[in-house]
Amino acid sequence: MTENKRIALSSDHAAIELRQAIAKHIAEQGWEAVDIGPTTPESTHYPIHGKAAAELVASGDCALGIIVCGTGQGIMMAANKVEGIRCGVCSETFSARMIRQHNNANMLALGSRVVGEGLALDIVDAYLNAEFEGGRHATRVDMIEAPKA
Ligand SMILES: O=C[C@H](O)[C@H](O)[C@H](O)COP(=O)(O)O
Repeated sequence: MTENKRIALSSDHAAIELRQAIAKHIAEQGWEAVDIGPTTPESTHYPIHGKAAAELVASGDCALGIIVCGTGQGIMMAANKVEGIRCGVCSETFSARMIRQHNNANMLALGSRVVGEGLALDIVDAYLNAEFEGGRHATRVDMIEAPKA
C-alpha cells in the first residue's frame, strides 16, 4: 500500500502568502500539497476554509492538514468542529512536535500575524517529521475521540 503523502492546505485572506510558501516548501520535501486556496486577497471567512481543509483530512483524502489565518486560532476552532479532527495552533517547534507525538494531531494551524515565514516553515517541518508515539498517549487520544454519552 502506498503512503498517503497528501497535505490539505487552506487559509483566509490574512495568510495567503504564508500558505503558498508552505505549499512550496512541503512539495520540496516530497509531500503533495493539496492547496484549496483562496488565491485572491479579498476579505473572506476563516470558518469556511478551516472546515473545507478539515473535511479533506477527515475523509482520508489527505493524510494531514495545515491551515493558516491571522492568529491560527479561528481557523483551528473551525477545523476542530469536524468529527475526527485534532488540530492545534503552534508558534514554536516544541509544541509542533508534541502535537504529533502525544496528541496525534492530524492538523496544524499557524498564525501569519504571529510567526514569520522562517519560523513557520520550521514549525511545519517539526510537525510533519514527528510521529505519534502511541501507548499511554493512544489511550488519551481515544478518550478525546470517544462518542459522547
Ligand atoms: O482567528 C481569526 C484570524 O486571525 C483572522 O485571520 C482574522 O480575524 C482576520 O481579521 P481581519 O478581517 O481584520 O483581516
